[in-house]
Formats: sequence, C-alpha cells, structure tokens
Amino acid sequence: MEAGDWVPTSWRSKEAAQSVKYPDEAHLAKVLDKVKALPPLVTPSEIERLRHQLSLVQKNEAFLLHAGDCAESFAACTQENISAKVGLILSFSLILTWGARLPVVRIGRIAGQYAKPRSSATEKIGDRDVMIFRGDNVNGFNPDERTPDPERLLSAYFHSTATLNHIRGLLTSGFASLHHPRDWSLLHVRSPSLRDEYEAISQGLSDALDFTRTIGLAAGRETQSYERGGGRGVLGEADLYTSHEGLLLDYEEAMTRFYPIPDSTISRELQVGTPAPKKYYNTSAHFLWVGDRTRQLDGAHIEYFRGIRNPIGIKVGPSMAADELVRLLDIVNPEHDNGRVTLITRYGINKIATHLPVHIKAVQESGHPVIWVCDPMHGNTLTSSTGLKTRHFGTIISELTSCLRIHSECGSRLGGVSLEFTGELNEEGYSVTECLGGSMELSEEQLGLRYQSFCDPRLNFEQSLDVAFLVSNYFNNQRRGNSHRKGNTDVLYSELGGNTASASAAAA
Ligand SMILES: O=C[C@H](O)[C@H](O)COP(=O)(O)O
Ligand SMILES: C=C(OP(=O)(O)O)C(=O)O
Ligand SMILES: [Mn+2]
Repeated sequence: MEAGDWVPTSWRSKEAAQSVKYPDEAHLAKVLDKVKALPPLVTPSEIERLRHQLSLVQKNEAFLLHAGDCAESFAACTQENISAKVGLILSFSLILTWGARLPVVRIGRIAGQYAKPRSSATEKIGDRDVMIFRGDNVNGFNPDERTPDPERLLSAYFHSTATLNHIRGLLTSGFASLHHPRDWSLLHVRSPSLRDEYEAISQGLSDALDFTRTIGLAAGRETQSYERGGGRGVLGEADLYTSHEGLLLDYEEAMTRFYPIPDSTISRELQVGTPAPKKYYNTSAHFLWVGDRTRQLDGAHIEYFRGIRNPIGIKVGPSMAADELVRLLDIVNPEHDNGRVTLITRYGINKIATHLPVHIKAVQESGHPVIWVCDPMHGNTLTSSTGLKTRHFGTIISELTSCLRIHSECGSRLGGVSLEFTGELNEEGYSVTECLGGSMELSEEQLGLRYQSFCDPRLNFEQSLDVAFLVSNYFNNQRRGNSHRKGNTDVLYSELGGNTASASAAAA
C-alpha cells in the first residue's frame, strides 16, 4: 500500500505480534468508540515542535534524554510520584547541559507508558498457570485479575490525562525554576574519590547557577517569584514531551486524528497559498516507539507507525540484520525527513561491539538521517540470586561508554540516552532498590528492601544522577580536549564499576 492510501486501520490486515485477546470483542469495540470521542492529549503543534527539536539533536545541536518507568501503574499516579519523576528528568538534564553545553530535549516515558510486551504469555504462580501481567491498561498485577479487561484502556486514557495535567501544571508554575533544584546531597556516595569528583562537578554547576541568577538580578529580571508575576526561571520554559511504546494498536488507532499541519510548519515547508495538508497525528503522546519484539517489516506495528506524523523511535537489538534495518527505515521514512526517526539501540554489553558498528555503517551508506540513542538497560537484565529481575550498574555504564566510543570510532555521534529510572521515594524518603551497584553500592541483599517495579528494574534517584554525572563529565572532557580522561581512565567510570569482571559476568 502506498503512503497516500494509509489509514489508521491499515494495520488490521497484518499480523500483530504481542497482541491481546479480549474475551468480549463487543465490549472492546464500545470502549474504543468512547476513546475515539475523547479529546486529544497532545496537539499537532507540540508534535511538530518536538520533530523540530529532534532535527536539532540529529545535527548535534542538542542531546536527547528519553527516560522514565518501564511500566507506569495506575496506583503510582500520585502528585508525589509524578513530581519526583519530573524532578529527576529536570535534574538529569541540567547536569548534562552543564557538561555538554548543549540543550537537552526531554522525553519522558510517562503519561501513557502502561502496555508491556513480554517474553512469555503465561507464568506459574503457586500451582496456577496464569496469563502474564501485560501492563495496567491490559490486565491486573494481582494474579486474580489477569484476564484482559477493555475498561482498562479507558482508565489508561484518564490516568494519562491526570499525569499530563499535573506535568503541565508543574512546568507552568515554576517547578523547573533554577531557584529550587532538588537537593543533590552526596551522602550516599561511598567512595571518597568519587565524592570528590562529584563535589567538583556540582560546585561548578552551582557556581554557574548563582552567576546566572546574579546576572538576572542585575538585568532587572528574575527579581519576583513566579506567583508575584516574575518569570519561571531559566528552565521555566522547559519542555517535557511524553512517550510510550505503541504496542496496543486498537488504542493507538483510536487516538489517531486527521489534522492540518500547523501554519507555522507549512510556511517552512510549502509555498504560501497552498492549502494546509492534513496528516494523521497520534494524539496520545508526542513520541511513540516500536519495541524490539514488534518491529517485523511486514507486521502490523510497522504498518501503523509508517503512517503517523509523530517522530518515532525504533528499538534495535542484536536480532536486527543490517539490511533489515535499512529496509525498515525505507518504510517508515521514505522522504528522509530530519527528526523523524530515532534508533534506540539495546544490545547488551556482550553484543554491542559485534552489532553497533555494522548497523552504523549500513545506515551511513543508506543516507538515512537518524538519531542514535543508547538504551543500556534492556540488553543487560539478569535474575539475581533472590529471583528478582535486576541490572548491574557497572554493566549499564559499560554499554553506555562502549556506545559512545564506537560511535566516535565510526565517525558517528551518540545523540541521546534512553533509561528506565524513577525518582520516586517511599514514605520514609528512601529510593527504590531495583538495580545493583552505583555510587551507593547497592547489594543483592538490599534488592528486596524497596523493589517496586512491576516489570523491569529501574535506576533510582541516586543511580540516575551517577549516570548523569558520568555522561556530563564525558562531554565536558571531550569539549576541553582532555582525551586522556576519556573511557577507562576516567575516575567516575572506574569508581562506578564500569567494565568490572563482575559486571561482564552478570550480563553473560
Ligand atoms: O520492558 C521490556 C519488556 O517488556 C521486558 O523486558 C520483558 O520482560 P520479561 O522478559 O520478563 O517478559
Ligand atoms: C519493552 C522495552 O524494550 P525493548 O522493546 O527494547 O525490549 C522497553 O523499553 O520497556
Ligand atoms: Mn523495560
């Protein structure tokens, strides 16, 4: 089917991997009619703005941070959790901007990241075989609620709406202001030399913020709080875009709307006087990605993704052949639009060196414009001795630093990172304990203390800032030409356990 013949239902003639079978199809149809009638969550203007910002990432003029939960849950949709997540995304991007001196485009895995693809269809709980948990918009985590219920799609719409409303409220009320960044106390950092490095970086950053405020004061700006009519702070106009895996195509189709491209975009792209062309926008999120398990060239997901105007991500794992990757790009981006495709690579520490250089070369030769992003999480999952799914911090940063190095060796550039992290705290103010290691040196015995993820293990607040300091420091050294400090000789890298024997063994 040619691009012009595409409609939001086109995917229905193809096979959808990881599809969900509902016991009552009529009930599903009724819910989808309701979703179709509900207002969009995001607008074409916002989607176009993100496309533009991603085109800057592609030109090395910005860096992309894609991060958030593996699976959001309805129960975690609270003021505290949402603020903690947004706060972490803002802190992370501030640290990165400091080191790289580049604006950071922030895309949260938030306000709709519910559906999960799984390795097995069922699991054994006690002596029962039950359907696996597929995310809060499909079935319940409670073993007695595993039958897919279409009402959950509606509930997902409203939880996404509540989440997004709170994010918009936070960002337009000075939450991103530099006047109150979240406290980055370094008490959790065990190693003295690592703490010294962190202190040097955060001191430099806080001096820069003080200077910015002083300049603002001298210029007569920033004297008033936001509530008294002042600006929102240097980060006050912060954009935070939403994203999720476009897995449940019934829902994505229902949220796909036919709208004219906003005027300002047309004037850049078309002759004046031409009627505004209409495009299909997925209005459930600004950015959608297709997962590593659902990216078959002739499958339903790629058929759906090729027709939407949103910028899209494609997960690229070790099972992707180089020519398959290029054919995939031909399908989803035949016009070679800038900012349209982000390739999110997730090979695992033991496989990245075999696959990434081959993929980079194939894409370079094809002439396709892409943004390369490293997801150092999904190829590095393991089961701890206590049976909990976990990831070792050392393995995560090993894949990330290998990725940075390989891109630079191949004449390419890493444009961003994709992380599963959360800033959420329990009632006593402690972070989750899902990934091992990091500057807090989280041990296997501690994993069970506050393990809250319903799917994959996330970096907690402290471990996420470790990654932010590490990447920021890498770019800072690169900017200054301190090549001797790159890679393995970097104190941050060695202290944080990169390339350790235990980390490699864990990922084997
Ligand atoms: O988030 C990614 C996948 O849904 C997840 O890694 C699958 O986990 P599983 O192997 O436990 O099914
Ligand atoms: C399902 C995910 O990843 P992947 O498709 O890369 O396994 C994810 O990002 O949560
Ligand atoms: Mn995941």
